[in-house]
Amino acid sequence: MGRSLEISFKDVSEMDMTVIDSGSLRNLCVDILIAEGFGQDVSTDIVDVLLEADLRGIPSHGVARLKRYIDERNAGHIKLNKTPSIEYETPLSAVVDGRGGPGQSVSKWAMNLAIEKAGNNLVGFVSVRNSNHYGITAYYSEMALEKDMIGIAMTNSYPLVVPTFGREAVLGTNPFSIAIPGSRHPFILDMATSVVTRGKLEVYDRLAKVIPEGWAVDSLGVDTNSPGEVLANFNNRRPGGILPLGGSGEEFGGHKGYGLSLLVDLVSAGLSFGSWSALTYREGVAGVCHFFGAMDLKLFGEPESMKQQIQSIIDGVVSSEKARGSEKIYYHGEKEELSRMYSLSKGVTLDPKTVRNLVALAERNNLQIPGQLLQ
Ligand SMILES: NC(=O)c1ccc[n+]([C@@H]2O[C@H](COP(=O)([O-])OP(=O)(O)OC[C@H]3O[C@@H](n4cnc5c(N)ncnc54)[C@H](O)[C@@H]3O)[C@@H](O)[C@H]2O)c1
Ligand SMILES: O=C(O)C[C@H](O)C(=O)O
Repeated sequence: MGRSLEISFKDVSEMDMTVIDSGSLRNLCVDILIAEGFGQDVSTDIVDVLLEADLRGIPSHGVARLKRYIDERNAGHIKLNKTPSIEYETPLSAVVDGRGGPGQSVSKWAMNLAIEKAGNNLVGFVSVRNSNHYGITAYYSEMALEKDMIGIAMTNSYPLVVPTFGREAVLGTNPFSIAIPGSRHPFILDMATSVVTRGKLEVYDRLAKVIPEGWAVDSLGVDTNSPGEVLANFNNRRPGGILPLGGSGEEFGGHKGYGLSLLVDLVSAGLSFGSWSALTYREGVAGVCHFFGAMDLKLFGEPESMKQQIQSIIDGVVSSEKARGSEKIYYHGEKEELSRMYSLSKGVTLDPKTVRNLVALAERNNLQIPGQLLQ
């Protein structure tokens, strides 16, 4: 069972939720973007990443955000028919200008460049400026796994996170992902450097749920239970925002989450000479920055035995003693894998507002609506 069902949707009765097979959902979303003028390749790139999020039980970054990309194209942030360009290059590295292209297309291209460089020289690192929101980070880090490489991906974002002791959101939710191949399964850490993502606030808002204290602060820097208030403050560029991983102040390590978030901005925007989070989405330019890396296991020895060594470490951790009341210790990436298998066989679960929004997009483009969305 995926996280979407366990966590985000737990207070909604199953009667309210819609389940749709992933193939029909994919076709509908691609058709909507094509009808909205995105072109076949870009539409496929965007929907692939969104649908992967829903399949993995990450509704915060799934097809509920289809309209966001249409709006960002209409606002001039996402520029179509622009291809990324290499602005600086060494055999091991490159600085890429995304030229305002869709984040998903730019990022696949840039991660492939990092993997190609690692194929030639064992490591490859690519920083990207002037791109757009790219969705879930593990989509890109995982691309390295099939070549027996460690994949690294990170991005900055719209300013959403207040630094420790601050009340102005100047940092992004700035996620990073590291994917390391193992002999049976990989380790895939993919995490925002904030307590939660804006997408999770959007899920709570769609479901009309309050958020727990410790997630976000209002414009005075005080805890709030209202996701709608925090989201409105973002849209109006008022103070307030999401707390860094570890929460408010220093007691539970908020200063470490703040450091991780700043680190992601320094690597993504610093190494690409691009916009740091606070300067993104201004004057018709999104300016989002990413960083991608690939490291061949051959850097350190024979890959097959190294994957066994990595597996034995993960196995050692997850087979350790469980806390009272707990039956299982997960490895990173396991819940997403379980959710993916479940969703591929049973279908993707969508909340009522997401269904209404997809139906509206289909109707305005005179597209046929799958029966599963009309029940
Ligand atoms: N593009 C952007 O600007 C942006 C910004 C922020 C986040 N995101 C994406 O949002 C998604 C969600 O981020 P998040 O921080 O909410 O993730 P999360 O908190 O749900 O999961 C973080 C990591 O913890 C692992 N995990 C979860 N429960 C676990 C457990 N009990 N034991 C061991 N591992 C466990 C997951 O496999 C994952 O690797 C990510 O894909 C991220 O890349 C994107
Ligand atoms: O919403 C964003 O712009 C960033 C990220 O996807 C998030 O949900 O925090």
